[in-house]
Amino acid sequence: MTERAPLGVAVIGTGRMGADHVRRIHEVTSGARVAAVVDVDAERAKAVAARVDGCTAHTDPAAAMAAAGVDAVLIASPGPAHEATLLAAFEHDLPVLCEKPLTPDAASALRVLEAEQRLGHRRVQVGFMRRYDPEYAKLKALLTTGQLGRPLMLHNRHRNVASPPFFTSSMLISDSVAHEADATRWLLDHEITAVTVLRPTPSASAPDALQDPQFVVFETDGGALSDVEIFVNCGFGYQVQAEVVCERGTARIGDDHALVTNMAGRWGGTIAQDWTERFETAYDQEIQTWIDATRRGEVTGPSVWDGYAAAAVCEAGVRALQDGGRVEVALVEKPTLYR
Ligand SMILES: NC(=O)C1=CN([C@@H]2O[C@H](COP(=O)(O)OP(=O)(O)OC[C@H]3O[C@@H](n4cnc5c(N)ncnc54)[C@H](O)[C@@H]3O)[C@@H](O)[C@H]2O)C=CC1
Ligand SMILES: O=C1[C@@H](O)[C@H](O)[C@@H](O)[C@H](O)[C@H]1O
Repeated sequence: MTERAPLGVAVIGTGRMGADHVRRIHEVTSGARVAAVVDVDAERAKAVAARVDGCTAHTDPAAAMAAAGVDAVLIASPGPAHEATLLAAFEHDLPVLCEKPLTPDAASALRVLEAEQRLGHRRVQVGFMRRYDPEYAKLKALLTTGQLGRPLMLHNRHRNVASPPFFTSSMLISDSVAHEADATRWLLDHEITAVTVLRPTPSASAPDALQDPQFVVFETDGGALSDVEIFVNCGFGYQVQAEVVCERGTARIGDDHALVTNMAGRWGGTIAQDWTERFETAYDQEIQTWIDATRRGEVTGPSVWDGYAAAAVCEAGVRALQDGGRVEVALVEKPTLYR
């Protein structure tokens, strides 16, 4: 690839997120083109490829990685398929943006961590897009100044309108709270050391047998507590809010997305209905940053270590949900590559 040539990206998985990232790379961001798409559903891959001139459609990720014009990989298949695709990308030594979760459990995430270390250089950015959201970025910048003093507590709310039919009680943690596992580690610059999950009586709107909502408490190695209300059938909207309580003040995000109207004797606002709407700017920023860094030959953003740590926290959370009580998070020593 010459310095000016656009980055040729193979998008693996052309479902909801993958198709949206194809659109984003094709229409919104600059410096890259979608060279290939892959889906186990051949018709879906073909339909998405047809939206981009010169884009080829495949059913096998390895074939796409070997195709002419492919310089990098964006993984948007379901979490359990990520490990095999990441390891194939390492074999081709290709840069990767991997949607969250890195993998669904700590053991598979550790295998990816070990494989990247064998390569000897970072290749992967994990899709924890909240780090690119303007509100989260402002909160992080404020905390970094130290003006508010030491963070003591972080309160998070994560609400989805409705869960898909395949959603299980464990997925509230492994699929949804995975974002707060990363946001807590990143905002506070602490590792999470233990997880407790409390279970209110499920909402009447939750599908049968789904423990929804849940109240998750993280303890950190910096002595802070971070709690997460996860409620995936709240019915009214998509809401992600966070408030950090520090020694000398507090800071809150997630309230200013409303369009507030005064009309016909009433006032009120609108609430986003899903993540593609609430985090649109974050996804745009995430992908543009990845393209720019990759073209410079760099890897920035959430690392495989971050993906592994979040997977270990979620695994402890799922155990805490199933067995009750407090479950400690066991992490391997942080390798030099990620320090
Ligand atoms: N950052 C965020 O806010 C969000 C991230 N995600 C993540 O994005 C990823 C994809 O999620 P969705 O698009 O919602 O799922 P989806 O089910 O809509 O799409 C997944 C696609 O991958 C295909 N697929 C399955 N196995 C494959 C394989 N081995 N190789 C290639 N294609 C394969 C499926 O046929 C399907 O078309 C997941 O990791 C999910 O956790 C999802 C929603 C929001
Ligand atoms: O990543 C996401 C989904 O996979 C997850 O299921 C939702 O709960 C999150 O809000 C969304 O950002």
